[in-house]
Amino acid sequence: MASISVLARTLIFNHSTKRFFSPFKPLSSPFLLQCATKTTCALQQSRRNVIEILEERGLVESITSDALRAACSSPVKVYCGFDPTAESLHLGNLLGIIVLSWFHRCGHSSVALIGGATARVGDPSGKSLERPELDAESLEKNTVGISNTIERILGRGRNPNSVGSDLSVVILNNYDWWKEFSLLDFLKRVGRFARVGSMISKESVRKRLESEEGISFTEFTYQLLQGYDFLHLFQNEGINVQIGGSDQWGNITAGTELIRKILHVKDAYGLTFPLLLKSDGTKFGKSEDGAIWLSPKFLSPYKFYQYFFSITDDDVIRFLRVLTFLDIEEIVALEGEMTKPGYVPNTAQRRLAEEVTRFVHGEEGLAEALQATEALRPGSGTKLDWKSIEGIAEDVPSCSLAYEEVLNLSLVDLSVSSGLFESKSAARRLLKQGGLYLNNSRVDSEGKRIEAADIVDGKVLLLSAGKKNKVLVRIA
Ligand SMILES: Nc1ncnc2c1ncn2[C@@H]1O[C@H](COP(=O)(O)OP(=O)(O)OP(=O)(O)O)[C@@H](O)[C@H]1O
Repeated sequence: MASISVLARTLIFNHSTKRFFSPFKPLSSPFLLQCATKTTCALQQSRRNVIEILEERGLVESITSDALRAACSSPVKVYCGFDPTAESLHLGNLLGIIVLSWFHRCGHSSVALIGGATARVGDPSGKSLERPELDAESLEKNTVGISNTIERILGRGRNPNSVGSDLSVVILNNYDWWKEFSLLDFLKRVGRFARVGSMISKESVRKRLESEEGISFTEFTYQLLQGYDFLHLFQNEGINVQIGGSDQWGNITAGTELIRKILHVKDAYGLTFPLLLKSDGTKFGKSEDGAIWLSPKFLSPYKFYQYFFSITDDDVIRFLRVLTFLDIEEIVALEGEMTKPGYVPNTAQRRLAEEVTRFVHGEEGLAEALQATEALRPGSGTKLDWKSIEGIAEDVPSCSLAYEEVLNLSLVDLSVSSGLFESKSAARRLLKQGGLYLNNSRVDSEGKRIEAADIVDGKVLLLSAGKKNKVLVRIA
């Protein structure tokens, strides 16, 4: 068990020093100089009130008090929590990371909290059933995975030679303060101040109480754990703002209520942002099929890029506002372009895909995605390699054939036995029209037979009928 907290501490001290715990320092000038050259000028942004920016982009659902606006005219410390219930974060979680980043860009300090303790309890918010218990090994693996992702995304662009003040994020783990908290201490220090009436009225609890299954005492207490986290962070780290998706409202206000009752102060604030929904109204999450994972281990940068590239025209502007840091004027201009004659289809989608992929996977990830996109474009003539083909392997139908079966087989026969065409005549027809590709190169000769050199890295061939239909032939 101890290893989780050790790991979180290691992450903190790897890129911060004890100076992190000293009072907030404004961003150092190297940061401002570095960012002044970027599209979204950090210097300009840092002068604006972060709440105003978030509202303009549709990233504010509710705030606990209007006084938060005035509070944000001086540096604040903000945190967002993530329970390690999967090895990777997903697109829905990216909103929390983006809001943390906006705070940082505006001169505030950001903290990502890994819920090593809360994941053992299970947040009932938005869940119709009790969450399954996670074993220690999975929790540890998930903690490492999520911490790495946050560190990779928010740690990028930081000046590697400086310590403390220009960190874009610090990662903490709530298991550090919960692991030694006894039940008696909890009842005395927290439970005594929590009103059951208020706890029951939270939407997450009310909904579950109305359900057939009800809610366990364990999940019922979740809001107090998250509430106490806020109090602990307020007292010990000077964190005065908590953010989360709108499903976190009850847990966040549990924190501000506890702080008010126990510490008798009102200057702790909460902010929620709207949940990112698909066009069918369902939430992006890890529980849904086909989650958009942020870790390249679960979704390649190529597929991540392609997801945004394929967003519908109806959704693209909304996504540009919430998922990118592009100037709002640029987004409005793009929206205007979309309705004009001469607009090149997918221009807005390309911009969205580039910006989000760069933020999540860095310049190298974006370069990898663009390279694979180009390489896998039929007719590009780019020499294919195994890595690019791997990037699309899951999205493309495939079949396995023995090397001896494939070698010397006519391309027309192979396109039928691989399932690309139903008949040889259909294959021949497209070939004559110039629409049949082997490894992205157009094939003109009906007599073309497969040679050893056509088998990419001795493992695979890619057949394409036109731009969209592809089949992977794997060598068994
Ligand atoms: N679709 C979404 N849009 C915006 N925020 C989201 C979305 N999904 C999750 N979040 C936010 O991410 C943070 C972490 O949430 P959490 O760990 O519960 O993720 P989750 O995917 O919703 O979990 P689960 O799928 O198990 O319900 C919370 O602040 C939550 O509100």
